Amino acid sequence: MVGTLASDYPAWKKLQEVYDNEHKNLVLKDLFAADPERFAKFHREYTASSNPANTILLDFSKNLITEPILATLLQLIRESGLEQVRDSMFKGEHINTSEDRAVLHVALRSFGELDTTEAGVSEVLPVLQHIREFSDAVRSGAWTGYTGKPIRAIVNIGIGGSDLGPVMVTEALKPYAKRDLTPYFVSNVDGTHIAETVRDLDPETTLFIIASKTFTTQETITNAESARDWFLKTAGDKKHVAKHFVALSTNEKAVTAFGIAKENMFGFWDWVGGRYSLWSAIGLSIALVIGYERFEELLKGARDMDKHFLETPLENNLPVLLAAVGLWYNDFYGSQTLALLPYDQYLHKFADYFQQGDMESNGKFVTKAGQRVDYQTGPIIWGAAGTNGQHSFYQLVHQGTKLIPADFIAPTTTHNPLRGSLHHRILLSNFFAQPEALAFGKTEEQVRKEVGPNATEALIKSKVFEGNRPSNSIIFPLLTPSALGSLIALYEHKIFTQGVVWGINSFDQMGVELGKVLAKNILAQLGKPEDVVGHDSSTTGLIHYYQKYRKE
Ligand SMILES: O=P(O)(O)OC[C@H]1O[C@H](O)[C@@H](O)[C@@H](O)[C@@H]1O
Repeated sequence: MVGTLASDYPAWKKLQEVYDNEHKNLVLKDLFAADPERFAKFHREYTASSNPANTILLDFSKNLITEPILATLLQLIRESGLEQVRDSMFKGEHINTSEDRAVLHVALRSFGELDTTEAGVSEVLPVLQHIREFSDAVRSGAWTGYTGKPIRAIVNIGIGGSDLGPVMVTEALKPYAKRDLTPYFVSNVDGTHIAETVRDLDPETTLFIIASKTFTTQETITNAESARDWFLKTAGDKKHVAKHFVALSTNEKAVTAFGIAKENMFGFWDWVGGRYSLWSAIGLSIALVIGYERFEELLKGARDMDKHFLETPLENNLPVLLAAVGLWYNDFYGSQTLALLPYDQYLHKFADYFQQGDMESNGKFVTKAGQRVDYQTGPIIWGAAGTNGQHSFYQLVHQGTKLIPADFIAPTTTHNPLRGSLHHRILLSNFFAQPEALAFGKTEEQVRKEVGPNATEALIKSKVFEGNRPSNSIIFPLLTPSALGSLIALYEHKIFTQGVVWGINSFDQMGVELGKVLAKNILAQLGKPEDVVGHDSSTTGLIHYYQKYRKE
């Protein structure tokens, strides 16, 4: 409820008590030994309502919870008013209070079924139709560049929410990609990014997609101007820009001022947050790469998870369950991070994507009512595709001093069944083994047996795995567009649920503003040392060093 700190809810106080009194006794090995039904009790299977082939199994039995603890976590979520706020979101009420906006990314994938009067929602289907026509034309070769050649490269220029979603999804759905249409993504304002990207591209067959909700983002506009310069160096005449530049934006005025024709603009609305925008026109590069029909399957997979989130009792609601166990570690065990560990190379950008998705949404210390929270909010999100992480940072996850909850994610079937799926069996044996090793570890007694009588005490100690390290396992049949849509929406709603409990606004991003303002001021002072005024000695010293050694 707005105006209530999470720590004031009765269930929060109860959880604190339970943690203080019981957490030392919450030992996974014992919990499993005591209850042969533990997996049965702590897993749920989701089936997408419009696609029975799209199922997801969430196994949360390897968490430091009991049935009463789970019930109390769900009670906390209930007391926070999750169900009411969720319903308000789906109705289009302005739950983004600081910006007085609706939060309706769910409308982008509802195919006209959402009951809301919010302006713009009725334009969702026409924009999808525009995406369909344009992507069909480019893919079929009907849309050509200024010399009549078909498009072979698309370069999405955008940053943050206008980059990370399309990057993650085009990587994840590569098996469905049109192989003679290659996507590139330019985000960083570092000139290296655009320079290295266009170096080997042919202006006659390259399409630039300028993706920016506001169309004022410094990085994106600077990169877009440089791309236009590069293109015009070959094309010459400005009229050719129309065939090679399209825009995805809410800001028509700025788009046309840039020189992009109105009919080549794909619109969206202020109720689409950047980090929730891959379902909107921002997904154009996805539709170009995998085709419009597949893009629609992605949206429908998300729509099915929306329905699940909306209609399923909290006890069986996947996003809510993920949120519940996450709250337990974040707010009572004091864990700082959550590792996202997909055992699927196609999902190698998944953690990067949800770094913005989660950290920009829930990295807030003030509630919607303006109070300073007295508890931890959003976790630090990080991770890498398995098995690479195992040979890098898992040492610390297994034997370090920090509690690192982790989500293991994998498909049962691979798109690349090399050598009779040998690779995939090896991959999945690791997907099964790592959570097992984390949970159950290896005792000193086991180590002693293995190393024999001559081993030193120090060696024995170094080989012990304490275990009791929690994780979720998420497994589904195949990484299809529909499965990916459901998986992304699962995490979106988990983030939403946690934000509601913490009482924060998950849909603004005030924290990105200050740095932008300071950089603008500094940019104007970079010319001469005497212009560098108004800073602390450290910032001044750094800028002076730059001015001394730079070469233009
Ligand atoms: O699409 P735009 O307007 O260029 O914004 C790009 C990004 O800018 C900022 O970092 C934030 O507001 C992000 O949420 C956003 O995704």
